[in-house]
Amino acid sequence: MTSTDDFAVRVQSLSRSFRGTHALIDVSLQIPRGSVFGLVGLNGAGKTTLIQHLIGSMKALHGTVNVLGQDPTIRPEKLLARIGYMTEEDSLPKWMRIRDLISFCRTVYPTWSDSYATQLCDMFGLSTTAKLKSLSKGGRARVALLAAIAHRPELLILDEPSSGLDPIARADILEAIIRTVADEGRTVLFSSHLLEEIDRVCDHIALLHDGVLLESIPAATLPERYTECFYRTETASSRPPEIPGSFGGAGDTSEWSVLIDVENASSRPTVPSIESDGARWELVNQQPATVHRWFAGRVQRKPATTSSTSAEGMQHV
Ligand SMILES: Nc1ncnc2c1ncn2[C@@H]1O[C@H](COP(=O)(O)OP(=O)(O)OP(=O)(O)O)[C@@H](O)[C@H]1O
Repeated sequence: MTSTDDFAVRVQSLSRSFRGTHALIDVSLQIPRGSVFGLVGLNGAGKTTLIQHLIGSMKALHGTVNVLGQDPTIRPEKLLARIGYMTEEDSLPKWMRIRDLISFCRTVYPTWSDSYATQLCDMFGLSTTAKLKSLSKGGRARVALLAAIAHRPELLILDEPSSGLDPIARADILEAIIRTVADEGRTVLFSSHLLEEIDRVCDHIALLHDGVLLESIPAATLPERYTECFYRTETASSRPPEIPGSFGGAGDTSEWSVLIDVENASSRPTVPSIESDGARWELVNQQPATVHRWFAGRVQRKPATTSSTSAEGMQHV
């Protein structure tokens, strides 16, 4: 196997602007084959723009994009036959019945499997005679998922697939699908606001922020790499203690936590007590960073105190 074969997706120095808005800035990333790759970022981070380049809807004007060994904009039909794609947009033709859509997909995808489609209909509780317009949003999302995977794509791209699905569908169906695809050695790119889902199913996480790829990291190494350190001071402070290499300060007055990259030896919290801004700070606790805390720290957002677990309202744990 050549090194090119090790990656389903290679993006090199990709930039994209829309009339002055920098949607992607010099993004380079590689998605290993067989991985479940999570793409996270706040609204407007550039996730969809990146995905549009991968499926050939947008041509790379600056930088290069290679998907399953080819430029997605050259012979796109060849590539699209090998990809499954599902977006949050409810774009299925509503006048069709499910069986019509299945017939259509059969003509488009040489590897379409009727038996797998039937199996998925049973699993999703879908009747093939049902008209798409008669289904709920969640029902149509299930049909979209079926249409994206029944040809057993080499690369499954899910752009915010959860928005139309209820919690049971999200937890059971989506997770089962993603794991099945990955277990078959296929690759999944999963873009979501729901960090909890990303954390549960992805083995690699990439964070886009304001068009910049801030980090791309194997999920298992994240808690080993980042430690959340909690500091306390007797003197009220409007900011966290200044520790070289730390980031993502969260807290108020006398208690703050910061994230430390433990791979950066100079920032390792070896001392239980430090002096900063004329105040003495005691290290009162430290723990591996959660995905939520890492995300909040990276995008410099103060973690919310609500129970929401989306990227817009992260829990401080
Ligand atoms: N066709 C377009 N014309 C103008 N601006 C665009 C266009 N497409 C995207 N943008 C802008 O580019 C930036 C990135 O948008 P994009 O949709 O890629 O982000 P996203 O991470 O997918 O956001 P969300 O999570 O809200 O879907 C945003 O500022 C958006 O307004």
